[in-house]
Amino acid sequence: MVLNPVISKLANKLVVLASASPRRQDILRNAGLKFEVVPSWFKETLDKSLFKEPHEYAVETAKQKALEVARRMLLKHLKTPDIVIGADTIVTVDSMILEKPVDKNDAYRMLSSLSGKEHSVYTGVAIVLCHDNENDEVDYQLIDFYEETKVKFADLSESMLWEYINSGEPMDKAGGYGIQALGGMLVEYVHGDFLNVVGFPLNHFCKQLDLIYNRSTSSLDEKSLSVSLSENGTESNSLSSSAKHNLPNSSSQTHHNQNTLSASPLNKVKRTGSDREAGGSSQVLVNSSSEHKATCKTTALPQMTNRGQLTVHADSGPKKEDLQRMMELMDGFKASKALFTASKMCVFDLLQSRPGLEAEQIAQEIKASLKGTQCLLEACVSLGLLRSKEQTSHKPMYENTDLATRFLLSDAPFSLHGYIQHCNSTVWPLFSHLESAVQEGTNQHDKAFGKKSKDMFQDTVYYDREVKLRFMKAMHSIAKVTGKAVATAFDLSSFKTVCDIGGCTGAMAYEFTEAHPGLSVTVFDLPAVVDMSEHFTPQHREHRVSFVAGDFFKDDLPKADLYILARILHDWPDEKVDILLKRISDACRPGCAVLIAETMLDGLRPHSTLQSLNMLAQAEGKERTQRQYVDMMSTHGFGDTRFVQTGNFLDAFISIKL
Ligand SMILES: Cc1cn([C@@H]2O[C@H](COP(=O)(O)OP(=O)(O)OP(=O)(O)O)[C@@H](O)[C@H]2O)c(=O)[nH]c1=O
Repeated sequence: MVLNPVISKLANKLVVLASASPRRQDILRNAGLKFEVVPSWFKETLDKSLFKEPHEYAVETAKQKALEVARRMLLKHLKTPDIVIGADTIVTVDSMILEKPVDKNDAYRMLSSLSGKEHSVYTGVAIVLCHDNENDEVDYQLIDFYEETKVKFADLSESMLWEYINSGEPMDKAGGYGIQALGGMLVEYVHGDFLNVVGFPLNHFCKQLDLIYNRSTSSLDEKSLSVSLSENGTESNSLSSSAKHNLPNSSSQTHHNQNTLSASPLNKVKRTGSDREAGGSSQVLVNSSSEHKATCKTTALPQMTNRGQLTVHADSGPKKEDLQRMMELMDGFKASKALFTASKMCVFDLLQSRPGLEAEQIAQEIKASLKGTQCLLEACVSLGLLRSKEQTSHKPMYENTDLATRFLLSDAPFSLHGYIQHCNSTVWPLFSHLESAVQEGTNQHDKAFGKKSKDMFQDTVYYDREVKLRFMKAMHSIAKVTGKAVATAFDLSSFKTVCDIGGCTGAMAYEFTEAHPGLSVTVFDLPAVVDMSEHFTPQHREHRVSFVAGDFFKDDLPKADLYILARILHDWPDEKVDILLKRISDACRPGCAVLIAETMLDGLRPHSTLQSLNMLAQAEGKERTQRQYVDMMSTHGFGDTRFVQTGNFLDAFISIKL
């Protein structure tokens, strides 16, 4: 049922929500809107001091989120959405802008600053309308607005604050609270639109749609202003101004803006560097038609033809940024192999214990040629893994960068050493047969290692102690790096017993028990794995983790309230995923849940798409989209699904047995 007739205007359009926020998705889905979710990669790092008012910051961030997705869809997906919606929610108190807390202490800082006070919640919304123009290009119109809601918190005691923080709820929410859930208990009153606090001002949005689609169609048909994003003519991007609508008088809490990123001829755009990054940033001096002027980052939208081709001017040669991007892509495998080699030869461990060694000394220690070592060290410096310092002797000495110290030492808490060794010894040979993998649609263990993979893990990994240990170390390192983000993605306070299916060394399980004092976790994995799990038991941790050996396709699953499937489903084809989910569903009572941690294919981020190729070459599965997981889960009686893009390697997704 569609209550609001404007929502139905979008029924046959490709509507894209540029947001990973599950609350925004719920609000719009509940309103009857059909849309695709393409989370924005825009990093929320605009300089707040450049904005006179906090809502200007929220609106600008919303615009950048939406524009980044519009641009990416044209470039990568080669499809033109009709409308892209971006939003950004902030909380303001005592002239501070509060976004999502980075950790528990940050959440404490935020919540204690809100205690006993009234604060404002602003959600900035940007609507990007995409139109094909008569020159076979895409024009954009940008409409933005914001909504303010005032919220007053009760006085919060220390114990209440910490209990709330430890529930995990604050972590992905602006201001560190969720008014729609436990956070509602902290609230004395709300003045204004409640959904605006939750993350999306639905009422104001519908009013805007009404203006766009019902009242001002003629003004939208006005010829759009286009602006060249480069003054030297090397690139002509089309960014049209939005048409002028006659909007009703705003209430004190409801505000709209048009053309804040107007394409007025006064816009000055200077390209600065490559547009390869998510933001594809160009410096834009925004000459706004509304209250503020600000220098901010925006995305240069490419001019596309309807066939998805970039328009290239006849007289312009290849652009420097494009060539650089191509070079980076072609060199990608060399960079990976340089990293794998330096890691395998223990260069980073060596330089950690003896920083400042010269190439000759390093060559001796790693038992390698001087020439080869010099080349490898220089490559590592250029890749940001090592730093070199000139000495008076002109012989450089080397030390680890912070990146190497954090991730490349074999004993660092977030060491990726184990995973890198697996990439080097297993993934690399498999990828050298990628062409066959693509042609045949199957893994390449046979060609790469002479191993038939009838019983996949047994035949390709667990047949040999050394290979098994390497694989377990790889899984262990990834689980340690991703575990906390997955464990704290959702409020798990209603669960007591967890079963981590295929939980390998227990690294993820330990993160769950650490983050949730009330949980105990059973790791369920093959006997060959459980046999060796004690090698990975962490010291100095309270252990509420136990191990049960079994095959999750055959044996009884341990009873639990919550089942974790972290990097499991991507190993298997749909038929096998179906068997496993049916077995889990049979073991679940209503109210039990499944937490899936995978990299979701939505937004076609390179990490996810390449990981999908990896699954093709290495296993029997693939990565999947949120929608595919939602559909699979609902087939097995699960619903009320929430999704969190953790910003880590894995996204998380929880579904409740109905
Ligand atoms: C105050 C409040 C906020 N939120 C959530 O806080 C996030 C804000 O962050 P954002 O940067 O605007 O969005 P995001 O989650 O990072 O998603 P994206 O749009 O992809 O940037 C959004 O989720 C909102 O629902 C609640 O769920 N309840 C509340 O009471």
